[in-house]
Amino acid sequence: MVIEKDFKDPRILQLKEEIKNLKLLLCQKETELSELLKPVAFSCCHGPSMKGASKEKLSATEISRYSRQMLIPKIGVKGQLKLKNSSVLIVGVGGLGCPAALYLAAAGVGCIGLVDHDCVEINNLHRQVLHSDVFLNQPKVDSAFAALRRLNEEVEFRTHKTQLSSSNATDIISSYDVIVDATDNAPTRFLLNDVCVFTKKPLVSGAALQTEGQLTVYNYENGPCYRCLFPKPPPPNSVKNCGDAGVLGTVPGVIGTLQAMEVIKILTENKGVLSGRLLTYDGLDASFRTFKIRDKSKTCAVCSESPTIKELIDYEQFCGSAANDKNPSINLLNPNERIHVERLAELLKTESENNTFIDVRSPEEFEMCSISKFVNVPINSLFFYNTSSEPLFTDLKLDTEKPVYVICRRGNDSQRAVQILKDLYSHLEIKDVIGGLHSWAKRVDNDFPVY
Ligand SMILES: Nc1ncnc2c1ncn2[C@@H]1O[C@H](COP(=O)(O)OP(=O)(O)OP(=O)(O)O)[C@@H](O)[C@H]1O
Ligand SMILES: [Zn+2]
Repeated sequence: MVIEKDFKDPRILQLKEEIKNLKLLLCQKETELSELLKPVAFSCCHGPSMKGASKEKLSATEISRYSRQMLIPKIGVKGQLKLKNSSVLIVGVGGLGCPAALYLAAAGVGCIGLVDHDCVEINNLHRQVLHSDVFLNQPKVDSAFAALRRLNEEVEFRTHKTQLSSSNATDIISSYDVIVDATDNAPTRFLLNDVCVFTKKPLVSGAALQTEGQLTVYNYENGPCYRCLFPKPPPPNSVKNCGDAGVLGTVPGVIGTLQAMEVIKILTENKGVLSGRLLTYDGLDASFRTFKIRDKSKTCAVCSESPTIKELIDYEQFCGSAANDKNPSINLLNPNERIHVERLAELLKTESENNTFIDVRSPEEFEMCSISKFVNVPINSLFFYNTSSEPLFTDLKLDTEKPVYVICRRGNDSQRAVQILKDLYSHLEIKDVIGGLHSWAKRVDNDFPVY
């Protein structure tokens, strides 16, 4: 017989808290120790990152440590020394940045900078492999630093706990040799591109979503930059992110690791850098493809001979979207077309039979968690009905006289759905639930899963 443990037992909770604090203290002590062990001041990056170690030679320990990769003729002692004397900036310590940083630190890159403004969330842990439970709600750069330092104390790590923006990007980026774009939004991609063009740095760019990923290197040895390929930003909110579309952890694992590979090839001056080519990876199909992409554009706004953009601009304005807004909320409805979650709770308790409750999330999300009495009508199917003018409720056998309440994950799609439904069913009272299931979990049912 399996005896269920009571995970809310105060002794268990207290011990868990104590262990978490001890682990954090251990990290703090390890940081202090590594600072004391390496007392020589250094100024990142460009070479002097070895805290007093020789730049020209490898120590016996370094030879042992990196021997397996130094045995490769295209790396050798020369290549290892190049890595040791190099610096790499990883922008975004998420799904791509974690594996990229891990392999670059393991490979012995002399100085690694990490930029991220965000903190570790539980839904990061399935793919952001440097972070762990103990660092939940702690800055990602601190969590990554602790994990990387344990892996390789010889590397100098620099943490930039900030959002990269037009005002700080040039300062941060100019002291590194190669830049890794491991971010997830259009404004930051354009910013990184432009700053790399202006400061003449290669930009190793990756992306991963669901079960597919892609990779290329911009601004390398006269190759194209991001703007040569994408002169205009994508329509606002058209770029799907992992939080909405999902991602299998192994996919950014593959792409981030390939980003590290490109960095190593650039730093060791090896051939075959993925410039002017795009590599795509389809995880389900187990296929890699490499395509030639366009050459540097003669009319590129930043990298051509007569650029029209010569300094950093406001990239959020340019793209019409924010670089760090995880829950951008829209406001499409009048207050009388909306209810709060507390009112929804009352309706569900006392008048559930007299109302219709619709959840417009995808079937996958609905299966993960839902409020009882809600039926699933994914918003995509509403778009379909909207254009096909088929009656919506036939399959659902809903009583179309009853008021309808619409919910989604965060309260945006529910508003869009209300607008569509009102076009189709103008006689019905149709309202959305403000803040969606996130608000429900916060204000009504704290045990409801948040994702
Ligand atoms: N301008 C920026 N400056 C610093 N860090 C950035 C910037 N833009 C994005 N990032 C970081 O890049 C990382 C991208 O990671 P990832 O794509 O795995 O998604 P996430 O934001 O961590 O999670 P999810 O999309 O699932 O909510 C994030 O940690 C994010 O904070
Ligand atoms: Zn260009």
